[in-house]
Amino acid sequence: MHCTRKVTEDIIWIGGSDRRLALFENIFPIPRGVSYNSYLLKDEKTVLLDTVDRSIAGQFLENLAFALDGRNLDYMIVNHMEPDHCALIEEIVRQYPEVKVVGNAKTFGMIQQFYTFDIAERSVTVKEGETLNTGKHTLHFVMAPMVHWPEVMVTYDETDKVLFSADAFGTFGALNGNIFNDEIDFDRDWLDDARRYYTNIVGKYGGPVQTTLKKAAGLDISIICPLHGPIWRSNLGYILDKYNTWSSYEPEEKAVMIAYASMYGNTENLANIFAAKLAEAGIHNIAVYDVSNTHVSTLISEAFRCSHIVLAAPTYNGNVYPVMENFLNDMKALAVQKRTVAVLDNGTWAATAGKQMADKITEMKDMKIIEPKVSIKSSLKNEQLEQLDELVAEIKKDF
Ligand SMILES: Cc1cc2nc3c(=O)[nH]c(=O)nc-3n(C[C@H](O)[C@H](O)[C@H](O)COP(=O)(O)O)c2cc1C
Repeated sequence: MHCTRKVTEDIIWIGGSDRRLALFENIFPIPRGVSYNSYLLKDEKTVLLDTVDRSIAGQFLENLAFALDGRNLDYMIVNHMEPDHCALIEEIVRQYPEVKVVGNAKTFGMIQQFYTFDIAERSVTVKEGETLNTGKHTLHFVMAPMVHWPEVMVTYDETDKVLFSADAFGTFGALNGNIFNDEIDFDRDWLDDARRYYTNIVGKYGGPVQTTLKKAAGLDISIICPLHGPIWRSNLGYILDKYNTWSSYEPEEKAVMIAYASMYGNTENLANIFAAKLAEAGIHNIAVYDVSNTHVSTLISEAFRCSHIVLAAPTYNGNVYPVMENFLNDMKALAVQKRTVAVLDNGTWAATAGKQMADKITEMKDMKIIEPKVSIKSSLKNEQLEQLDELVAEIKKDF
């Protein structure tokens, strides 16, 4: 049975949600599931905007047939060639053999890599700024390379002022009947997932996202239709502002993230005492994480949110404790920058983790390491409390 919703008089949401998948991209836990959005524009011509993941193929094909209501499918626009959106394009060509496929030169290269059907006879290649008229609607194509993949483009419907934004403005989380931002409490229920999605999936590509935001600023947009998560039809400034902050790597909040690693509890104790001292100094936006028990995608998301990051880790066979090292490598890979960082370490015979963590941080852009670097020997002793107070005072200056 179909399950669709109207977005505008002529645009229908024909996507669906997967609540069974444990790991998105086989990496990221998605306890709230994920939606794969797809849209059908019904004008003099009919236009499908992206397909969905194979996992919801049955629902999607039924939705499409219902939405078409006996009409043929004239065009399929491929904004993004990642398989969670393009998995069904070959099936669409099989079921609607007259369909023309709209994409850019890179799209068609990827279609040939992923599939074997003959694309040449049905391809419509578009470039930046080109348009497709479908009757009442004019669709305007805007290239958005590296807003995840190199072939990504977004499609703007000049008539309904709708931006089909590909992965941009997407989020983890299944849609629960309510598919519009004004039907949910996004800030309360979705923001953490949206941030975790953006920072881990697109976080590395802040520059291309900024370029696309500048292009989008030149369009009169009333509705944003992303490929994952809720559709934005009010308060667009909220999500545009979040994207601007994240893609420029500015901290979203004045907050302290304490990420600690610990085997036997001594570094954990150091981190807890440090958090309590921050609180006593009047700093209340503090989040403490055990890196061994927190998925690295959440740590990354928090690193993008918080202005200050405190790293505390033991030395492990002459290196940084491996789970902390993994977090630091991910921070670098995802271009975390512009943060104030404090480093605490622990070692029983030769503590090297502090220096190694500081060296890694120095490899990242615009990171400020504050002093003193506190190094404990096995466990925290009274004599070192003063050093912690100095570090707290340094952080307090920024609050
Ligand atoms: C497998 C292993 C390797 C370690 N390697 C080092 C090391 O290279 N240098 C050092 O000073 N301490 C080393 N330690 C000691 C720990 O860093 C130290 O005991 C620390 O206090 C543990 O902190 P925790 O109580 O938070 O787990 C090692 C400990 C373990 C279990």
